[in-house]
Amino acid sequence: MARVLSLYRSLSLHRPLCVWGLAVRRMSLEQRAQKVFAAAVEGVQPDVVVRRSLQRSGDCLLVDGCSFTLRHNLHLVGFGKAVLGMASEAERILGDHIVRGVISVPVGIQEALRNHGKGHMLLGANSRIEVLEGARHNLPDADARRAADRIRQIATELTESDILLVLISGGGSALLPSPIPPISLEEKQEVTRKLAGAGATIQELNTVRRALSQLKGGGLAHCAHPAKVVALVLSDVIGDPLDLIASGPTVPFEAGPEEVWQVLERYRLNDSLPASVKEVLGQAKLRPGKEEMGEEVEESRVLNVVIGSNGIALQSAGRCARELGLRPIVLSPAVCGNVRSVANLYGLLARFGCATVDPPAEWAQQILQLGPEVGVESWDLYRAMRVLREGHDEGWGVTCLMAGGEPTVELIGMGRGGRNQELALRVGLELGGERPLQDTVFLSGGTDGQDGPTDAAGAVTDGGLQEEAHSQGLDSSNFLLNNDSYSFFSRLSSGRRLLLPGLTGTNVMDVHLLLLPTSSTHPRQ
Ligand SMILES: Nc1ncnc2c1ncn2[C@@H]1O[C@H](COP(=O)(O)OP(=O)(O)OP(=O)(O)O)[C@@H](O)[C@H]1O
Ligand SMILES: O=C(O)[C@H](O)CO
Repeated sequence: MARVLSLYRSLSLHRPLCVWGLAVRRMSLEQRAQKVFAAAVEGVQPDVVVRRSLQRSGDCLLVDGCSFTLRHNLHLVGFGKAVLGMASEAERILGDHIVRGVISVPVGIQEALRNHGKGHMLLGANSRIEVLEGARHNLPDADARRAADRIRQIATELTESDILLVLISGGGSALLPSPIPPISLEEKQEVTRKLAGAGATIQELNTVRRALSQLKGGGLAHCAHPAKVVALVLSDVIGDPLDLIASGPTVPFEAGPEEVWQVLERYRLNDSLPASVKEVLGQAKLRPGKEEMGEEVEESRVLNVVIGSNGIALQSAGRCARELGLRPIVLSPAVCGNVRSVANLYGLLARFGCATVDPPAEWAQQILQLGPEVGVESWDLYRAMRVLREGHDEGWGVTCLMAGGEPTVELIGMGRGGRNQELALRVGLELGGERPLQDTVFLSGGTDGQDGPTDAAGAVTDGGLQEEAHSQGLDSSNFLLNNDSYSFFSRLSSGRRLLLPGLTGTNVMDVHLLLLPTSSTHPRQ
């Protein structure tokens, strides 16, 4: 009887695992790709990353190995698209140690989160944190300016025994405008708009923004002196550069105006600048340097921690991929460059990984040549190619190649789309052709849930895309010429390939997943 019971117990213990294994095996690769994407987003949810980074035990707060004593002395400010969820979790953890707070968030975000079932990211009615909405269309406006003024006021009133907790995420630059007088808000807006319109990168844009602002480029940390400053940063910039994310308001920097002039000259804007901007840039030094503030004091007073990033999203995706029976490899969290080149790279990697015999050496050469164009280091490409071939030779089933970043689209048409949908369409075409990789699946999605001005985050494609489109009378190249990827995917098979997670409340750029069946399901290449 005892043996029967123990057999029964062991069978019941294994049952959930068996059922799970069976359920996983029944899941299509497309469904698995969607689950892996959801896990990437889940791993960088604002509440999740704040919970991971703030450890509280009584009145002791531990952040990134540094401890702070809580004595109802914590003031909270924040700015960016994801700080609402970060603030509500911080308040849950820190309770009444928060004296007061102000966060600057995009117009309509509270309603949008409520409508997307993300009510837990909103602040309660009794919250000590005030939420101010501004920066309509991602442009600094009078509302964002008022929020920035309130944030500056909080910071300047702090004493040595206070702690300023600063929550930072993408979109923070537009939500914290505080131009150095005599520059007006309109003049600052004009400079940023012209730069963005001329194709300046976020690095170039923020180099200029932080030189014209009282709060960016370390200005906020400077205002908060002598209080301690703890900044928690959700990164939306490749490489997670603290001085550039939201233009680095808590990162002390000493810069003369030379590098700013270089950017302005590059885009031929130096002659058309407003007189006020020229006056500010004419000053020898834009901000008090470390020596004026006491270098050691500055460095121990301000703590900046990246708590969420594309790399962290990819780690979370990797764990989920493994649970779903896939073999994860991270290619890079820094993919950039034109979507055409990025699509080309993924197409080549797919053919390389799926080739039934050793792939020709020129394929590897072409892959390595594309690296610098798309921000991927040669050693990452070497490693990925080696792992892909090992997986193939040893019959390891499906490999999930994961990458992230923010490629760019050359906008030449008038259609609707986004960089993720356009990338997915281009990769779908790369996987097709004369010898289609029918079973290879590619997903590209924006972690904020919104790809360009559409309600989709991206799309999922495979080697059968072209044939499917053709059979439905859709000419993919016409859609591509008109940057109309959203219309393409909406019309193809009633939109089944669109990725529609809704607004996610976070933003760490985009995630790309390439699922490569390394078994012999492919025709000989
Ligand atoms: N029709 C289109 N087809 C392809 N891409 C488009 C189209 N229209 C806009 N885009 C791209 O969408 C991007 C802007 O959308 P979105 O707001 O999602 O990105 P973002 O500015 O990087 O913001 P975030 O960092 O919050 O994702 C730009 O990169 C732009 O080139
Ligand atoms: O706000 C900004 O400056 C951009 O989102 C980059 O962080």
